[in-house]
Amino acid sequence: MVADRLTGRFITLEGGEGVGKSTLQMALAERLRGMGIDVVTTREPGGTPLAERIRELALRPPENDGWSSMSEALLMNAARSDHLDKLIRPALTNGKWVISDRFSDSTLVYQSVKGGVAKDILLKIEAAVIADTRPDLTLVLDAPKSATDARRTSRGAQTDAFEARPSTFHEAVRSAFQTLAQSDPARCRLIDAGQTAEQVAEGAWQEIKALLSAQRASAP
Ligand SMILES: Nc1ncnc2c1ncn2[C@@H]1O[C@H](COP(=O)(O)OP(=O)(O)OP(=O)(O)O)[C@@H](O)[C@H]1O
Ligand SMILES: Cc1cn([C@H]2C[C@H](O)[C@@H](COP(=O)(O)O)O2)c(=O)[nH]c1=O
Repeated sequence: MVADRLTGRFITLEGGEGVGKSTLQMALAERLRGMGIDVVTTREPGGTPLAERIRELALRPPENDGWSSMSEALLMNAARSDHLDKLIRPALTNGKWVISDRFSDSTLVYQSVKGGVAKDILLKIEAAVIADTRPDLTLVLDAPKSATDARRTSRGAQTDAFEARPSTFHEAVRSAFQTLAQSDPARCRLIDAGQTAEQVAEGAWQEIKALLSAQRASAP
């Protein structure tokens, strides 16, 4: 990130469905706001009116039809480009912290698993779309399928086209997120999301505190 242009901090939350991203997002925003930090919470796909329209298109195709992985990758990136231009970059430029429930790692994982789009193609599209607006910290939430199945059932969420995919798909997604977190230790932290929501928030908070300390240490 270019410090003199983008002064806020950009945190992304990643992981499979029902792992606890939105719950953690709310907890972290509350703690940061308690410290007087201006926080914007958002999500992908979505976050702007146009990107939310793309979310509906991508997640809820007609019952007898569906998108290819390449179409999904392009839809997600079109939504992301609008999200970056209209919400994320302006917020960071104004010194706000942005916490996004999913970002580009979700495309790398979901649109490449199970014979999807080749990683090198996804990385080229990613580079063109996000340029230097890369997350300062990515918390990758990881929990066994038994835990996330139970949470999704208790939440009573409507099933979208992604949630409805077979369990082998969700297991491949979990494994791809684990690999991704391990491959970029400078940016990513794998968080044990099988713990209670309070324990998850506390573990994540320790990572944010490290980010805050680094920020103070580099301040003029
Ligand atoms: N650590 C936790 N332990 C138990 N239940 C949890 C925990 N974290 C979240 N939950 C519950 O699990 C459900 C799913 O959580 P949440 O909506 O935060 O997940 P998510 O990752 O944002 O899901 P999605 O990807 O589908 O949007 C909610 O009912 C939430 O209250
Ligand atoms: C950003 C992004 C998301 N997805 C998928 C992953 C999820 O199944 C849905 C989003 O639903 P959630 O309830 O907000 O988790 O979209 C994807 O396939 N690619 C992406 O880039």
